[in-house]
Amino acid sequence: MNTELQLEQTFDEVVDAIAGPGIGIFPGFLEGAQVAALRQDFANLPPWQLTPAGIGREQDHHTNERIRTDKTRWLEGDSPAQRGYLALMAGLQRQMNRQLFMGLKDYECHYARYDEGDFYKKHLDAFRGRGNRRLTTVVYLNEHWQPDDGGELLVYPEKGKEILYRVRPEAGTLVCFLSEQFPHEVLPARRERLSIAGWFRIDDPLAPALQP
Ligand SMILES: O=C(O)CCC(=O)C(=O)O
Ligand SMILES: [Fe+2]
Repeated sequence: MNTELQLEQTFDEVVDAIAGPGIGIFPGFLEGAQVAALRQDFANLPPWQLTPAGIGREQDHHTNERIRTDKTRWLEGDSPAQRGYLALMAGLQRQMNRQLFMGLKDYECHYARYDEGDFYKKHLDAFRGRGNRRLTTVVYLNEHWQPDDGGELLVYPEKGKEILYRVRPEAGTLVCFLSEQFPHEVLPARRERLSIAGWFRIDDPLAPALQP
């Protein structure tokens, strides 16, 4: 178990990354036992509860297989594993708000399964002044991801085509970034790829992203 002190230190590292470059990658953010519990929870879901993911203006969910082909299921806290994860992210939200005054009001997240060949083309999770997603989180649930397995998350700068980060979706890794600032894409994987993607939201889309 992570002690509270360890958790606070980990959250501090995330806070520093967001206050600095606006993005951070944290291998081992989730412990092995947590990953295993979430994987089991995901596997327990009846297949009909997984739906082709929506894209577009948050609520305006229509599927578009040219952009993304993963299948998702929102976490609603209906198992101990989900409640544990949501509690962890609530802790991160508190620390963000305390230290960076980000005004994060709530958190929504979904399991995502990318079957072999599935992808998510380059996109932004939020657009300035529109919608209320402010901070993106993705954690991965895949043990022993090999370089040949593909499925990397590529992250780009706000303007420009060079790749800032190439992230292997290895179990326990957290990626966290300002939703409006980093275009990103998921390359096709050669094996099943499981994750939890989530967004901290604010009330006012016009508020500045960081208020030092
Ligand atoms: O799974 C990932 O690495 C990123 C997923 C993503 O970009 C999204 O769901 O918006
Ligand atoms: Fe995204």
